[in-house]
Amino acid sequence: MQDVFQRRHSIGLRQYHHTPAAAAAAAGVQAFGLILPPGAPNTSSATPNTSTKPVTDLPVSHHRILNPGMILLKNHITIRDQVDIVKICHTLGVGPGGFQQPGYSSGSKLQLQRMCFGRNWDPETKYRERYRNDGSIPPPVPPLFIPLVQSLIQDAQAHLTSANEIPLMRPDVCLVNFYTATGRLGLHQDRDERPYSIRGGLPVVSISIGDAGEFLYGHTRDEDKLQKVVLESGDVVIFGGKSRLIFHGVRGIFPNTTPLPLLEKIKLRPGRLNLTFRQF
Ligand SMILES: O=C(O)CCC(=O)C(=O)O
Ligand SMILES: [Fe+2]
Repeated sequence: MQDVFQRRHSIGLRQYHHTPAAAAAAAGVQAFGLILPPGAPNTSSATPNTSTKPVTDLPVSHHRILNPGMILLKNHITIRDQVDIVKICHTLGVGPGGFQQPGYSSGSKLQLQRMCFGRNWDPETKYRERYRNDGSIPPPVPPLFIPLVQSLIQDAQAHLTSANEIPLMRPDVCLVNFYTATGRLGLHQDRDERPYSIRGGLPVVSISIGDAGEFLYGHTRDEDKLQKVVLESGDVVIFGGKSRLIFHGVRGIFPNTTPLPLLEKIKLRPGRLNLTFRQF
């Protein structure tokens, strides 16, 4: 694995102290921690509901242009930074405004756990409601993530003919998703940010950690015409410019594909963590 990112800066954890899970419990929400207590099983027996085999043995970083304005930075986040990201998301995830399973008033639920940074996003009220249903306000985007995301955009720009294809942005909103072995996310566009962000093609920056997932994307709702790519731990996908409104979704998770070097450092719950940063 290349250490490009880590050399530039490492995320660090100094200001993240543990928030007791009791805070979430007191608010009536079952705390969902990413880091399992010692002794808890961290493998899953689920069968994947995906069609592509994960590629788990690509040792070096590389990039792939997926579409105009859309790039995959493969194996780009070092294990050390992945560990730090998990720790920060765990700490915030068990506190007020932490992980919850989002749902509709009809009672149907998204097949994932989610927490928001910067602004609450709800499947029905989008970004309009300030408060989450536990009465909390989402924590801001952790300041340490801002230079990380900006350096990822700059890394992407270095592979493009023109930096305008994926403009720089300052993330002030992030959706943090966790998919267990049966998790998925239907095809959608990320289109609820302000017109300035959408029309300006300010990119969505997506970081994946843990189990691999099958990611579908394309400029069509027609599932048969979509392209797919397996996203593994440390992969970054950035879509902005002409791809800002690309349809995308997660068809399924490949259980037990979290890289061993990550599991040796942290007891990550079985599943896939994904963070999508945006500028509202
Ligand atoms: O999990 C992913 O890779 C995508 C997440 C996503 O598209 C979203 O939260 O809007
Ligand atoms: Fe999305």
